[in-house]
Amino acid sequence: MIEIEGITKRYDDTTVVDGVSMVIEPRTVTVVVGTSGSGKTTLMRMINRLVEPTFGTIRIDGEDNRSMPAHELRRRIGYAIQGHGLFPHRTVAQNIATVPGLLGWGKSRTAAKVEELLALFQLDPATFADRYPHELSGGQQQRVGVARALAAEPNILLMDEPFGALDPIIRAKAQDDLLAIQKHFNTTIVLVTHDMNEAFHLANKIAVMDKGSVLQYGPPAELVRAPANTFVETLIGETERPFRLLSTGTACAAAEPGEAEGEPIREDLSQQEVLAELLWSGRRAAPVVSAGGAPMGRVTLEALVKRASRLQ
Ligand SMILES: Nc1ncnc2c1ncn2[C@@H]1O[C@H](COP(=O)(O)OP(=O)(O)OP(=O)(O)O)[C@@H](O)[C@H]1O
Repeated sequence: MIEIEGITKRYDDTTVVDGVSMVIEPRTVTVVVGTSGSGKTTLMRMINRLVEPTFGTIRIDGEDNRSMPAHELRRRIGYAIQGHGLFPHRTVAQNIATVPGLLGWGKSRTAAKVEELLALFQLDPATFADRYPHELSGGQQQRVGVARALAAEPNILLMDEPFGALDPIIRAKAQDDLLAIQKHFNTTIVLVTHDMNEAFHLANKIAVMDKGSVLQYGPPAELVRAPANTFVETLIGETERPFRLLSTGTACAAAEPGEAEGEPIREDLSQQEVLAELLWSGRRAAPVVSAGGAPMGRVTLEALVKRASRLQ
């Protein structure tokens, strides 16, 4: 758990983060969104003390984050940034092994971890371990950047626009990989993004920042149904609201007993994807199946219309 209490950062007379308090639950994904210059990166960097606060306290699992030297704290917290920040003169394997090396892990433990992460990120170790960053595509570099941040098995992973530079297809894949990895390692993730679709796709909770303050912090559906003010409302987008609500639920949650014609849809699709599929295939309902193909009832257009409404 990360407890942020009355945290403020000033540069001379300018307050860039202003008395922010929030609690980030373990094993969740918290996404920080907001206008450019609103203090998102500064807030996040105070968690691993790349920036020292002017006032306030941050506790990690009950312990003040100033109770240990900053460099030790940073080895315990993964950090991945846009442009990935890989060391250009080190191979992929050496990049991933950076923090385990600093922590004095043995050779075989480190090598096993590097292999595991490369496999997890679908980078064949035989092909990629000995390559240098410039021999990889942008998407591959980005995956190595996240793998490196996860190498020492941190409980916490901070990510600053990690997918910003990726094309939409690789980006969607990277987001899904991240969710799978988060479940695999039970990591607590704090991620900064400008992309509201990304925020709704990834977040258990979203924090909206403006001018150094957190205006609202809550589950995505709550931000849509009960925005704290017009700023939050505008950021979510009036015409997007019903679709954003649907993007927070799965086909499984909208399924009801009964049958339907045509190609089945998987239970883990978002309700927004199901709506798109129903509209595109001209159906009023579709059968739902589990990942293993077992029937799980159906989802109807009518049920989705209800779920997309603020009256729900
Ligand atoms: N070292 C610094 N010295 C002075 N001002 C700074 C420093 N670092 C950041 N700032 C200012 O603090 C404000 C918040 O910056 P921050 O990078 O946290 O915003 P952000 O919300 O992450 O922005 P963006 O979305 O554009 O990345 C900005 O106005 C920035 O110019």
